[in-house]
Amino acid sequence: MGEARRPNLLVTGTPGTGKTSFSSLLAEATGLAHINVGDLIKEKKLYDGWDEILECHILDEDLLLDELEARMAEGGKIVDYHCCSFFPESWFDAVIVLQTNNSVLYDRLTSRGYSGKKLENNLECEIFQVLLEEARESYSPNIIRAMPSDTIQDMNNNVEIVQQWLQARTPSL
Ligand SMILES: Nc1ncnc2c1ncn2[C@@H]1O[C@H](COP(=O)(O)OP(=O)(O)OP(=O)(O)O)[C@@H](O)[C@H]1O
Repeated sequence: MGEARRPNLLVTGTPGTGKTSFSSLLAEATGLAHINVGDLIKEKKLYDGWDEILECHILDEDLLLDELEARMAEGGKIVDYHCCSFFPESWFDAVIVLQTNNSVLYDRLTSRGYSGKKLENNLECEIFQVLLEEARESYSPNIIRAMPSDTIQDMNNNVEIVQQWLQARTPSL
């Protein structure tokens, strides 16, 4: 076998669905590298201003893509981010959309201190399956997989499912 690039995965979903928890567990289980895009944006200050209504920095997408490009070309990355439409389609071999029941998500977000418009926006984002829609508009349907993320058991199952998929795809892993 040649030196095939290890697969790149995108893990997306509404804030609070468990992307970071799942991605770090998956990274541990597989040896793939977890890239927490939110942290990378902060660390490298890839901003283009502050959004007063959503109470968050405005991302400079071009700076982020430049920052990620070489790493994605290496392969073997788990990219964890709550947005998925602006990444090049060719970067990813699989797109995982985590989904959480609304009352579970409500509890997670309020215990994180979210309230008002920010809480409302995130809950609506989940109810209307915005990230799943966004993924479907941006990637081929056969690489997209929606996975439940209500419980720790769900998270462990999801890690196992993805690990099996990786092993079937790259038996040397
Ligand atoms: N499958 C799960 N079952 C139970 N609790 C979970 C699960 N996934 C995550 N959590 C908990 O929910 C909270 C949010 O998880 P996490 O930070 O991983 O979400 P996220 O989607 O990465 O959020 P953000 O987009 O804001 O970074 C954490 O307290 C985490 O411990």
